[in-house]
Amino acid sequence: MAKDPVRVLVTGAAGQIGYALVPMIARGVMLGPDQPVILHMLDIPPAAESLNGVKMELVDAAFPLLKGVVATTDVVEACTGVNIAVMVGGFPRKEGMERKDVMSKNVSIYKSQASALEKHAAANCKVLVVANPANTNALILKEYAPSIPEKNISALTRLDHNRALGQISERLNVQVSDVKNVIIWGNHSSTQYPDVNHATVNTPAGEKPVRELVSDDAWLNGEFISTVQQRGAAIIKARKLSSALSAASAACDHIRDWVLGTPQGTFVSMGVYSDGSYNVPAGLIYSFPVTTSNGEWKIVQGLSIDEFSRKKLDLTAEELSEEKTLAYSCLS
Ligand SMILES: NC(=O)c1ccc[n+]([C@@H]2O[C@H](COP(=O)([O-])OP(=O)(O)OC[C@H]3O[C@@H](n4cnc5c(N)ncnc54)[C@H](O)[C@@H]3O)[C@@H](O)[C@H]2O)c1
Ligand SMILES: O=C(O)C[C@H](O)C(=O)O
Repeated sequence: MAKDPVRVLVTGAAGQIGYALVPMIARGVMLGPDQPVILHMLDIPPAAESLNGVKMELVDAAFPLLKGVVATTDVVEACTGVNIAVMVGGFPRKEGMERKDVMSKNVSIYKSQASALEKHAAANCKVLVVANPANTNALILKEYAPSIPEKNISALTRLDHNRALGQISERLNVQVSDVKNVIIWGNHSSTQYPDVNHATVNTPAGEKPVRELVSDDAWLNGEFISTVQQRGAAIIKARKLSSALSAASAACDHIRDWVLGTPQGTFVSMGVYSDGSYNVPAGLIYSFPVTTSNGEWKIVQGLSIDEFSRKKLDLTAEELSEEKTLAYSCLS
């Protein structure tokens, strides 16, 4: 029997991530090749015509899984009945800007959209915040939508996770699909900590630790970390636009794993509400290693944290606490 369609909201759908993301969703990349979808696309009035153009292209693409399109500038209409909300709407960083610079523009959007989601989304709607500052926007959304369970609100750090996998695969000249269990700790910003201490590579001789195979701690503790931390800025410098296809693909990976589960023995990185695990202050949206099953994520517990890592976990937590304070000052 055919499945009932799932309603997926994409805010900022007329933007560049939106343009890459909606066809992925309509093709089943996010929820699977047998899952029909109804797309809800929201943008602001100046982008209404362009949003309508995206809707026309979705019709023209004749996606078999796409059972309907709602394209609107009305936030209530956009949020009504949605099962999954991918929050991309906002202003991107331009060359030379730090993520903090986009804070004041974006947090107020998340405050107002929180209420619309809380009132009008389907029960148990899963929310992914992509727009920067992603962790702090997600926190504001959580705090202004108190009836949405905190387990249903997340921020995208899967792009950073995938970037880390990509760097290791290039360095070792192995398939990216053979590398797993890198971790992104903390903020989706240049203080994030890409950690390979628990990462492995599937080799013909079995699973081997990344650290052993790379055998160059100076690179792993230096250039590797800064390359992943600065990758967003490097893309902006090269394209004069921020990452879009990789961000859209990561958003699909994030939701797919959340809904359909992570493979046995594999963990992924998600920005989720801290419960104090690994001595990360509770009450921040912080990226942790997680496993997922039955539509729920769980922070991987018991991983060893050496002194080098500890400092990095704390540094990015400090930045998130500062961002939280700054966000509240922008809102008041
Ligand atoms: N977390 C991540 O890994 C990651 C990766 C890449 C980009 N980003 C962030 O994602 C966001 C979107 O990036 P983009 O390149 O698509 O930007 P973009 O400017 O191309 O698109 C953003 C869209 O949001 C719309 N928008 C603005 N305010 C809105 C509102 N109140 N409601 C609905 N829509 C609204 C704009 O009209 C625009 O169409 C940026 O904040 C960017 O920094 C995050
Ligand atoms: O870095 C940015 O501002 C864009 C995005 O967050 C990214 O990581 O590519």
